[in-house]
Amino acid sequence: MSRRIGCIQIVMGPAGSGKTTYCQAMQQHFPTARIANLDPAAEDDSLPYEPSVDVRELISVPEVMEELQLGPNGALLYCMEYLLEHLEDWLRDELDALEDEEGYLILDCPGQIELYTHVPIMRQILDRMQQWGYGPSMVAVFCIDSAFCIDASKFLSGTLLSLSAMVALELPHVTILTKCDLMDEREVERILEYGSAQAIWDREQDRQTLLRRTDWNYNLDDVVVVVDPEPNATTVSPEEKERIQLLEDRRLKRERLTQSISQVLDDWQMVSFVPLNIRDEESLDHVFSLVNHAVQYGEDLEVKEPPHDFDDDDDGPM
Ligand SMILES: Nc1nc2c(ncn2[C@@H]2O[C@H](COP(=O)(O)OP(=O)(O)OP(=O)(O)O)[C@@H](O)[C@H]2O)c(=O)[nH]1
Repeated sequence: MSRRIGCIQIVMGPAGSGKTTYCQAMQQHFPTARIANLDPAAEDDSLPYEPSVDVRELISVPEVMEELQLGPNGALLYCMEYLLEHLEDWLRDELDALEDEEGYLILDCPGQIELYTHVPIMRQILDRMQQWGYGPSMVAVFCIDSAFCIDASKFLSGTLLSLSAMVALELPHVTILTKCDLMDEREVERILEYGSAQAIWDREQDRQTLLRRTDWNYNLDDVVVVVDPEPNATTVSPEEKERIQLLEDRRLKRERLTQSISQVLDDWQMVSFVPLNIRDEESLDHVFSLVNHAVQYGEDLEVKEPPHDFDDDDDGPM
């Protein structure tokens, strides 16, 4: 089946995770690629690339904030809903103008995670693009800042973020560990060694970090034991005993929950991280090949060996 556009990367990820920088780096690596900016909040001078499609020509956050007296989040939601209302008479025309079955398009999307989860606006936009016939070319690229994964608890939450977008969008999905040029190579290797959530759980030190980090309300060390004033009769008041028991029950529940999440992530093998160092051509090429491979873009493109030794768990989009 012929494609309307050869490959469409949908670049997502939390605010500041490096989406825009990734889009620019991809375009530099593959100069015929065009970029569409779908972030109405992008500031005028903040885009390091020349967009071929720019949602800000339709509507932008600063103008909505000024005209409707909304805050930045409300204005962004308003803009995205406005975009939804104008998919047929704006986005469709813009994409049709780029139509080229060999062509390459990168969508730079907003970072607010709620647009992918409980206000599923991105899902609606992408569904419509599928109806227009772009489905076979679409691959989700989820960017996570490598500094966001440097310890076990962050690794787990980064994995869950990527997973929630994957489940919400139901597209071929590649998770990129961005800003690896800012990390010591050993640190990147350590993140990739985590590879499996269960492996983290199995390592005593990481398990302790996880449990401590999820201990959001209280700390067992803070529990005060009441000492009976009567000599030689150290007791805990019934209220304190009840409280300590409650804390212990919660701790055990939390421990079981964290372990179950780790187990599910591993059993399903849904998320694996691909490191990207934008200053390294080989690294860019590796990511480019993997993303293309997810939608079989370029028949003669082969997935290349990654430039470093940390390839055990990053060898395929899910
Ligand atoms: N050294 C380095 N800096 C990066 C990299 N990626 C992003 N940055 C920096 O991180 C900051 C945020 O990057 P952006 O590309 O704007 O991130 P974003 O996800 O598009 O941000 P939002 O549009 O606000 O959601 C900028 O200061 C970038 O210069 C990278 O790979 N290496």
